[in-house]
Amino acid sequence: MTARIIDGKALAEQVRGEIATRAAALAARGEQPCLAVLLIGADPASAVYVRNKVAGCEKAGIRSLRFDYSADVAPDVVMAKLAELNADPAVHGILVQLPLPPQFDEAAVLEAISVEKDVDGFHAENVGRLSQNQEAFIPCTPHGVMKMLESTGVPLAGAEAVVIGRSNIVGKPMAMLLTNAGATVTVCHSKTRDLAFHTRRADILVAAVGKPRFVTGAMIKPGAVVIDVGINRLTDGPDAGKLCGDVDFDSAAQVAGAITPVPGGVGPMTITMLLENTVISAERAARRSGR
Ligand SMILES: NC(=O)C1=CN([C@@H]2O[C@H](COP(=O)(O)OP(=O)(O)OC[C@H]3O[C@@H](n4cnc5c(N)ncnc54)[C@H](OP(=O)(O)O)[C@@H]3O)[C@@H](O)[C@H]2O)C=CC1
Ligand SMILES: Nc1nc(=O)c2c([nH]1)NC[C@@H]1CN(c3ccc(C(=O)N[C@@H](CCC(=O)O)C(=O)O)cc3)C=[N+]21
Ligand SMILES: [Mg+2]
Repeated sequence: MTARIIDGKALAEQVRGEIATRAAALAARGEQPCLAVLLIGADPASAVYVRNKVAGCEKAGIRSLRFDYSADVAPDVVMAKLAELNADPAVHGILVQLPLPPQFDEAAVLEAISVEKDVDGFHAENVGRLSQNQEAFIPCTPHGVMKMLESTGVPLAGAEAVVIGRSNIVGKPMAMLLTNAGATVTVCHSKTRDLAFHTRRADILVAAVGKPRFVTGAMIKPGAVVIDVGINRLTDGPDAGKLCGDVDFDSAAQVAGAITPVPGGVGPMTITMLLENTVISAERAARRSGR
């Protein structure tokens, strides 16, 4: 058996077309969607993601503002910029690229972003709303995964879903979205005693571990839908310099029913959901001001 490949790039392209139409309609009503992105420090991977986000905005007709700070910037400087962006009616979305240097209190930074402009969905109030299944900004990576699952037609209600990873930005919101969709969800992490016991029962398996090729075909139930969130740059071996996921694609594709590639899987969908959240925020702003 060879798995069907879930083409995140193609799906992202399709959804971005609809987003561009909505952005153009907003601009015509005098509410051009605008995303502000703050990058602190010079991590090369973060710089690539931020560049992809800004480029995605441009192609969709969303204005972007980019603010770069050195790794040793004083937190007060960033907090003052956030206050300014919160108060600026031309700005609809604010994103502070994670991770942050050690002098920052990550939770305090995320709380300092206005709930209405928190297009990452990381503010405690948006996290709480998601957990109560209320309208919220949904975190982009797990939201993109849900769109990819929907594109496969796999039934979510009653499915056994296993998420590997319990981070605030991927694993936990992923588990919440799958729970809200009616799956029976198991969350695994580094303390899980017998990981393969859990993963082999999964109709839907989401890997967000941060370890290259960690999930192998032997850990997968035949026919399962496998979503690979991981982005790892290989440092040695024959593929040094290349990107790979948390799933060992070659062995997994022999067993799974459908699988996402890396690159070209979850990454492009993450950015697409960020663009969508920015447009949603601008639509709400236009409605509030009667435009
Ligand atoms: N495609 C995209 O758009 C995005 C991709 N990513 C990528 O996804 C991956 C995960 O990101 P993120 O959630 O931020 O990572 P974190 O490092 O924050 O979380 C990793 C999780 O994996 C768990 N874990 C680590 N080792 C094991 C193990 N041996 N067995 C089981 N579980 C384990 C950890 O457990 P514990 O909690 O116990 O430490 C933790 O919960 C990374 O590769 C990242 O680059 C992230 C965001 C977006
Ligand atoms: N506040 C915040 N919000 C985030 O959404 C956020 C973050 N911080 N910190 C880091 C993670 C990671 N992340 C990715 C986004 C795009 C790709 C992406 O475009 N991936 C391409 C390849 C990129 C490459 O070539 O390196 C792909 O998979 O095809 C990957 C990863 C967002 N994150
Ligand atoms: Mg993390």
